[in-house]
Amino acid sequence: MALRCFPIWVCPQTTLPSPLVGQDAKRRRFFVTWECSSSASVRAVTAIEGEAPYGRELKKTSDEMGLTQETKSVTFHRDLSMLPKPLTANSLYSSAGDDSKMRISFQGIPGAYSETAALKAYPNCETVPCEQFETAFQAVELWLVDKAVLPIENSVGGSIHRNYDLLLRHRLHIVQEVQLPVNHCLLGVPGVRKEDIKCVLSHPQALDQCMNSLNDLGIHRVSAKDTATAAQTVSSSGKRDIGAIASVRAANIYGLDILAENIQDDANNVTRFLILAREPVIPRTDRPYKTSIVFSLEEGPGVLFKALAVFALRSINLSKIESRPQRRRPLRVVDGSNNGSAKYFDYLFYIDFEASMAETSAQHALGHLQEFSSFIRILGCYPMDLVR
Ligand SMILES: O=C(O)C(=O)C[C@]1(C(=O)O)C=C[C@@H](O)C=C1
Repeated sequence: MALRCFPIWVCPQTTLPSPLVGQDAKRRRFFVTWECSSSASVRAVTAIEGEAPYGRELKKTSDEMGLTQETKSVTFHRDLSMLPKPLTANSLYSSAGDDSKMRISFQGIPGAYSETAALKAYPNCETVPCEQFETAFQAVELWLVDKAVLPIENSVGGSIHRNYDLLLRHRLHIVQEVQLPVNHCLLGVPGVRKEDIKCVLSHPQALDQCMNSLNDLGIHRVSAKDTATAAQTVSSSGKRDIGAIASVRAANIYGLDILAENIQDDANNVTRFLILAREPVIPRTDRPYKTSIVFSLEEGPGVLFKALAVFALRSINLSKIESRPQRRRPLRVVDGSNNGSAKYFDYLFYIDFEASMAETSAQHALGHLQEFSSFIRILGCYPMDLVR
């Protein structure tokens, strides 16, 4: 058979490889159904890998598709089972609040706190592990998942700065916050005692949150990508002198013994996670809402004071302020005769305030802030999570 070129319509695969790594997120697998009318009419499904965004065409040759000499004609079908079904009157009611079809990406492997946060928000969701935070964001952008979960700050360790930068780099919206009490455990392979542990693996934030306990035990610390990966590493090493700091859930998943519970320095150790989606939620006023914004300020004395005053003047409570350098914009400040120097410390300010964008006071505050800011973006307006 002569080499022929076929256009293929790219559809998402129903199951994802896990964990989803950066390259896999770009390299999509898709299905194509074809019929050949030789002696008998045969219908086959072929899975082919390629790199083309969903909804676009990708060219494949007959060889690449594994078509044989006998193949007389080929008909491509879009796999209709993958298209969304029209809603029925019944499904409108039965699917309200049903999160079993929800797919949420998180950084880490099963048993990480980020996964627990996703399950707290959507108990029946399918969690999709990702190697990097960046991949968790891309998975939402590429429609591979519905939402992503991201740790943003901890009551002991403070802000997770890199994740603030990601919020700005990507165009996702914060649709929910989840406050998760984090009770760290010291885990070891079955049968070991706490005294046997000489070295402990965990996420750097988790190690920080347990600093005093680890100092008391005189244990050496080693960083891991996330707490669950630390547990998995200890489990597969089988070593009796290495422990992990992770959750009870991670202990169960990776078959480790819990040698000590609640070893964090502060009994009230809470991590705040954000849930991100492609579409924002419509702000309401029927319950307490929080709004997250990022902005930069014009040059001048007292501008930060003025920026904060727009909220104070309207009795709007600020729950968080964070500043991050504007990496892409070292500013050159010049006078009338073009003399000046580069200004490397130009900052972006991230603020969370306790009001909904549906309230006029919040709208006026942002209108006022615009008067002296060079850039403002609303990252999301979402219901507040009051820790239970
Ligand atoms: O390693 C994990 O399990 C995570 O989900 C990450 C993470 C973090 O980045 O802060 C989340 C919660 C805990 O504070 C410790 C670690």
